Amino acid sequence: MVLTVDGLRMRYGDREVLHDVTFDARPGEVLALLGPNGAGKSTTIEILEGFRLRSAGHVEVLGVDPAAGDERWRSRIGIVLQSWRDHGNWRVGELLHHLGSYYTPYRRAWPAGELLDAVGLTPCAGQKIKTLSGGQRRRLDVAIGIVGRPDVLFLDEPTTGFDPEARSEFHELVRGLAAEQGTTILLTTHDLDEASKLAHRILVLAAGRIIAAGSTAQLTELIAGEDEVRWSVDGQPFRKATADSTAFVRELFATYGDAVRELEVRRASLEDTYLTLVRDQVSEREPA
Ligand SMILES: Nc1ncnc2c1ncn2[C@@H]1O[C@H](COP(=O)(O)OP(=O)(O)OP(=O)(O)O)[C@@H](O)[C@H]1O
Repeated sequence: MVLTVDGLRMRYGDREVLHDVTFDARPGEVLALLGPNGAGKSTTIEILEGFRLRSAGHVEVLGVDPAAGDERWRSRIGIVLQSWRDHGNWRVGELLHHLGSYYTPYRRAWPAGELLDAVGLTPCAGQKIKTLSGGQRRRLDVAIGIVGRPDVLFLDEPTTGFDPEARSEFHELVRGLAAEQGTTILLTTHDLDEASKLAHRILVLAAGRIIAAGSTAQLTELIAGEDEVRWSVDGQPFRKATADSTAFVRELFATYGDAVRELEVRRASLEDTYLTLVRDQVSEREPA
């Protein structure tokens, strides 16, 4: 396993924000840690990056406890933080070339030109960082994260501020890293759509607990909600939530025949059921 997390707990003061978080990741797997604000996503990823000391539990990244990782271990890990600052006067291509040189003792870094191409920043190579747009800046963040050709890449909310086109290009880049370079990727997101497009496996984190995990198809099956059927009879509207809309509609026609009008069946989307699941979990844990 590339990542092993078993019984992870985190406490800030007397507040426990992670309760018994357990998961693992295989080489080349893309995992999405999906959850609402405050669920504990950043805390989890920061513990795995070695930036935060956990309160309890067992954690290994590439077979090493992140709290004790040395330089060689760190050279195998790529990190894209939620926000990153560096000198605005540095030029994009030069910065990547320079950062790549830090990896020389350990591994062959990505040549700046190829890397710029991979993240779609070739036209900006000679530009100063302060002149980049928000989306270009985020692509540079990703380039900085992967310059050392990491075996594991951590991405904390990587597509915040991206327009739809940049987002879709970024998704292609991430999929390519996993498929072609065998990079294991753990990303955090609020966005179910992003998680289902990108990840082989989604871990739903709410109020510090993993409340569901699986591929998009498995999650859909696991947390499939009820369909909504709407219709009217003699101008009066009706609405019914049902797990078996086909049987319900058959019954409806058997009873009312042609008097059934304005029939509409809406399947519960994964988004609907995800939101219900998270809402239930959060309200259960909150003091009244
Ligand atoms: N340094 C800290 N000291 C105290 N509490 C903290 C600290 N960092 C985070 N928390 C609390 O821990 C909980 C989890 O925060 P975390 O940032 O991990 O959530 P998140 O899922 O990444 O949220 P977001 O999507 O908003 O980034 C929150 O309730 C937050 O207020």
